[in-house]
Amino acid sequence: MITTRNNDLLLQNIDPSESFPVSFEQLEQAAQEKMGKGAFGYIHSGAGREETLQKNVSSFSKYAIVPRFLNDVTELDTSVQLFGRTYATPLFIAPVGVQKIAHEDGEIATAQAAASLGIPFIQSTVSSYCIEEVTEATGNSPKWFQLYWSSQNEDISYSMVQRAEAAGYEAIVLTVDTVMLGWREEDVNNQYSPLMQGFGKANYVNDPVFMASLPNDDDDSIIQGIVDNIYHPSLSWKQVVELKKRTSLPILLKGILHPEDAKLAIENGIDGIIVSNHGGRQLDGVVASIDALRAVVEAVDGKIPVLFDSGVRRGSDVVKALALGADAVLVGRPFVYGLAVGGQQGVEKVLSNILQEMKVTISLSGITSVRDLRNVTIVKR
Ligand SMILES: Cc1cc2nc3c(=O)[nH]c(=O)nc-3n(C[C@H](O)[C@H](O)[C@H](O)COP(=O)(O)O)c2cc1C
Ligand SMILES: O=C(O)C(=O)c1ccccc1
Repeated sequence: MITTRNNDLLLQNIDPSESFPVSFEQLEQAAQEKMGKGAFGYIHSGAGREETLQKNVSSFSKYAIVPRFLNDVTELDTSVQLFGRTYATPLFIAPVGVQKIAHEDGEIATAQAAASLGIPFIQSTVSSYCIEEVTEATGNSPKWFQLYWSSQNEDISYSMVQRAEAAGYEAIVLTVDTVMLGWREEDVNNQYSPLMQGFGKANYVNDPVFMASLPNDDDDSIIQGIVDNIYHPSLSWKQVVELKKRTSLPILLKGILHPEDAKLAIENGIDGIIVSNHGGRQLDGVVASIDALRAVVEAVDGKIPVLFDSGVRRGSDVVKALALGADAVLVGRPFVYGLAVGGQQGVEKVLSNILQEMKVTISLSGITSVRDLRNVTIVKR
């Protein structure tokens, strides 16, 4: 149990010297002003007609909290238990690759900000700094590793997982919805690919198995090697089962939307799932992530943890997802914009605002722990 005594979090934030954008819209605008067109377009846009991108956010408004009053809410326990560990908050940093396109300090700044707030950091395969650099910068703060399967040479996947395990990472997140990149028109318009520019190569150039697989080690061969491996349409349950055998870390599948896939994950010995549609960046026209959550939670029936992302913009979104049955929630674009606007401090500001609104929302709903959020009444219109 990690209990903090509540105080008036709003008044604590009324400070005449503060000028950091507080709403998501202001934050996005400030990030746009800081970034080049290609980089901003890459982060902000979605696939296809961007139906899913928009629905991810707007669908949260369909769910409403029905609060209870006259409970003593002086104290609040924000901790969650996952895979036998206690995490200080139910908020996680979503795996986001190529963070140098937002800020030179990239994942180092984000991971340090997360560590300072006790928020677990999930590092992407295509990060701009490698596993070992992030570890050196953040010591033993909680970290998970997100794996993009390497199709041409599966030993690259096992090697990266082994490096994460050696560095003390606590879980592996296998992303299953990105066997190829989604159809993203803004990137075509801007002729922009951070992968082709080498922003996502750190984990690859520091991997002995990957480097040994190349014909030679010039930059073009490296980029070509990454592009060839990251395209992995053949990924199936067979590789998932094999991966499970190769590591002692818990494995989560990220990108599950269908209750039947959730059941298959359990049958195949998977330790957790993340309900996500990749922030509307992959398949367009799919169900909003928050609308998929309840059915998946019901199918899983408490057997493994269910995490959630896509469309979370503020603390009350976190609370709604937790009340609908998620065990923890990943924040994506908001922290990336914080990084673009203010580096490590910017990420800290964004995360701290989300955490504070989350706390206020839980307490004003009438309960005293994240665990009890399940009992909060949610109505859908
Ligand atoms: C710029 C960018 C890069 C991303 N890179 C990855 C990645 O490398 N691996 C991954 O599993 N998900 C990646 N995602 C998806 C996020 O983990 C998360 O699912 C998504 O951002 C949630 O949507 P939201 O940010 O709109 O809330 C990326 C998202 C963005 C915006
Ligand atoms: O853009 C993404 O959503 C993503 O997952 C990714 C994939 C390859 C390189 C960088 C990011």
